[in-house]
Amino acid sequence: MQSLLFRLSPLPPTSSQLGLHHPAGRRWANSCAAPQISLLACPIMASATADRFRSRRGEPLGQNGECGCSEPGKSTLACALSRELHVLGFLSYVLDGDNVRHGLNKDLSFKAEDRAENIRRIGEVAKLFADAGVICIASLISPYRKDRDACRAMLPESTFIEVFVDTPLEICEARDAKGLYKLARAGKIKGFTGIDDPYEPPLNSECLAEPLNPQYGGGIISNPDFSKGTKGWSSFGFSKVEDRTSDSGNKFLVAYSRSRSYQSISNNVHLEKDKLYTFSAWLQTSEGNADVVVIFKTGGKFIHAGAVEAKSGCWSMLKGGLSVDATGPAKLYFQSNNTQAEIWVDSVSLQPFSKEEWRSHQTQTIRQARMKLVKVKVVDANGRILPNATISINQKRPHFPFGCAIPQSILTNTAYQNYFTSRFTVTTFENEMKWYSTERSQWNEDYSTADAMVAFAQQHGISLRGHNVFWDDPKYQMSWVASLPYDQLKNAAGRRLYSVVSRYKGKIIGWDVVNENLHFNFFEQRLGQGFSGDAYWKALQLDPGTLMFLNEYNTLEQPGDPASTPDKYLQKLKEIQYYTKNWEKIAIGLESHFDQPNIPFMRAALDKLALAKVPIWLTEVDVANIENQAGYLEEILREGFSHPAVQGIVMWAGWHAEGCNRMCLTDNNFRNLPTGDVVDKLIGEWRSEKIVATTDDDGFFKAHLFHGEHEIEISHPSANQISVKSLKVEPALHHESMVLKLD
Ligand SMILES: Nc1ncnc2c1ncn2[C@@H]1O[C@H](COP(=O)(O)OS(=O)(=O)O)[C@@H](OP(=O)(O)O)[C@H]1O
Ligand SMILES: Nc1ncnc2c1ncn2[C@@H]1O[C@H](COP(=O)(O)OP(=O)(O)O)[C@@H](O)[C@H]1O
Repeated sequence: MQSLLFRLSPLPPTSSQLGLHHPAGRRWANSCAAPQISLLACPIMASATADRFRSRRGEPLGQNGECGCSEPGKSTLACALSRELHVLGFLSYVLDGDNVRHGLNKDLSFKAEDRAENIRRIGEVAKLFADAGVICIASLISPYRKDRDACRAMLPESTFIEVFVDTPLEICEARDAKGLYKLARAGKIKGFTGIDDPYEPPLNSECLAEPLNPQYGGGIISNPDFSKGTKGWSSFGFSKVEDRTSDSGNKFLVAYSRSRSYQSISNNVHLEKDKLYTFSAWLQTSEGNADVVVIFKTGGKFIHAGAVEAKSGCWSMLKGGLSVDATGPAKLYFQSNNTQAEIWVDSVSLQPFSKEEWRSHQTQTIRQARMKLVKVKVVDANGRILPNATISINQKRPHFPFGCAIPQSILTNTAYQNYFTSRFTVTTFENEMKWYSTERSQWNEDYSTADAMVAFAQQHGISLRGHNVFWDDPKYQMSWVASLPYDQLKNAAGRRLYSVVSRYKGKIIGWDVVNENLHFNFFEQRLGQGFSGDAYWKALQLDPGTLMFLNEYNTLEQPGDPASTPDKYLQKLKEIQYYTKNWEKIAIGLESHFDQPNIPFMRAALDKLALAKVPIWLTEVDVANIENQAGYLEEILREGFSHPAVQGIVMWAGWHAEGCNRMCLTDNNFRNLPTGDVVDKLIGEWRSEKIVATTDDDGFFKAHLFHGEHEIEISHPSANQISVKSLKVEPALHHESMVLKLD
């Protein structure tokens, strides 16, 4: 993917700034090569500091995207670009949302579904222009990512360039040439983008012409924005270091003439044992792309605190964090295996939080994301309010799916069954659905164990994650699979997918479709790059109601693993979304096999992944059998549960008489180990305690309840019976109010 960007200046951008030259130096001679350009404009509330343009080109599976609000300068830029293209001899045409809405789209409003239709029609028109060999510049707000992505999917691969005109809302509002912001602020226009209707920035919006200011003013980093040149910073690994200044006057630091991965810049900091540190920095390379990791060297340890794929031409944000076992000095530096590239650094921040501050943030988000204020009004059989009625609320079942994997041993061990079913509401089978379990030899399918386990789960009302349709790791392929030639492997894989997904249709809440396809590529290598996308598409055709998960390790566990950084994960997710043309049902599975967890990094990674706005699950949580295993498990589960984007947690602690995988919750008599105690403590914390109270003078009673199923008993001195009602508290609305009749 090429990434281009340029600052808005009084002069229109040239076509070379836009990267519109044909790669071979020729002009577009036929329709296939004509790129479609959508100009998007939007204020990034609060975060943007200057007018910026950002363009993206040649996304792996091609499509059209747009963004923005009114007034940032889309039309101005579109016209300038069109003029420039004409001068250079290209045919182009501007489709401006504002104009098209007077003709072709005059029947459309600004409701979400009409905006989607507006963008779809303009995308179709752009496609026709592409057929005619004309560059189409679509200047639209297109505020929703989904609509932009759908449009991108419509167009031939790599012919779509998305330009994000990132002008702060204050500036758009100050311009207000049409007076619409004023009307929107006065409530006379409803659903105005940026005021009372959202704008969803592009997912890779971190790549900016200029970096944002350091978060938290840099925290404990001195000279975090290099406004004082190299002061406080030094070279690491004998790298050459100098400060440079951008055209707009922004100072940054550069490590150049690098010959070793670790040669970069460094800063000395003092880290405290009981603190959690969030880290961020903006990075750029002089050429190409480079995976850059930030490392803290302290007490002989090298702690990886986060990674990002830095690009040339724009700044990318690295977001991570760390905590340390011992108080003491540390040296932070950056590392990249791409030694050809200079590493450019700006806006560095390291902000400490106490454990109490961290926990209080979790408590706050749990209250917002997992609980609801429920207001109950009690009336008598004639509808008259009943003050002083006694209400007792008892939570019967939690809404948040929390569970654990099981192996087939559960089928024959009653003590295990009792232990499991009294605690958990969701499960995954360790191996029993995997291809190597259901078809050990070709053509001999045997689902008897998996079927029995499905029946067990259903009998106890336990939801089931399907694990997995395919596993991309070559070492887990059966020898008969590995030895099949192309055609036969293709057929066998097709049969496998059909067989297992259709067999359990409607019984599975989510499938891990191509497990670990960020780290491995057995099927892609043998059957072609489109394998994963195709598998997800087919799985969705067979079971459209089920979430189809990517499932990957190290995204939360290992900040230094470049294969599965949050950015790489989002890129893969996007590929699958484009391929399947489905933006709701492709979900994020994070295996979460931890050693000592890095909780601040975990939060930073979840924040990043949450931008995709799809369900995120922690799918296989465990902690290595190390000192403080239970304590680490508690930290991980708390962080997962308190993150609003996480929609379910499954642990990987299936019980085996001969010993568990990496983590057990109980001994062989199903008595809790310290890990099991943590689990029970949290299950208790994550559900509402029994509440008994009386209604006030107006017959009202209010309570903050966890999402889930509750039973309410109501009684009143004037009646001698007790009414029992059920109440489902669900996440959708912020408040719930209901009237209960004592009858
Ligand atoms: N509710 C509301 N929200 C946003 N914009 C509004 C609204 N009502 C009218 N307008 C004017 O319509 C222009 C945007 O039209 P688009 O077709 O680009 O919008 S969208 O892509 O369908 O969201 C946009 O013009 P531009 O300023 O040229 O972008 C607005 O002036
Ligand atoms: N770079 C710029 N600096 C200052 N004003 C600008 C710039 N670009 C556009 N404008 C002005 O802002 C207003 C809105 O620009 P326009 O291109 O119509 O925005 P949009 O199409 O995104 O709503 C116009 O008055 C235009 O002259």
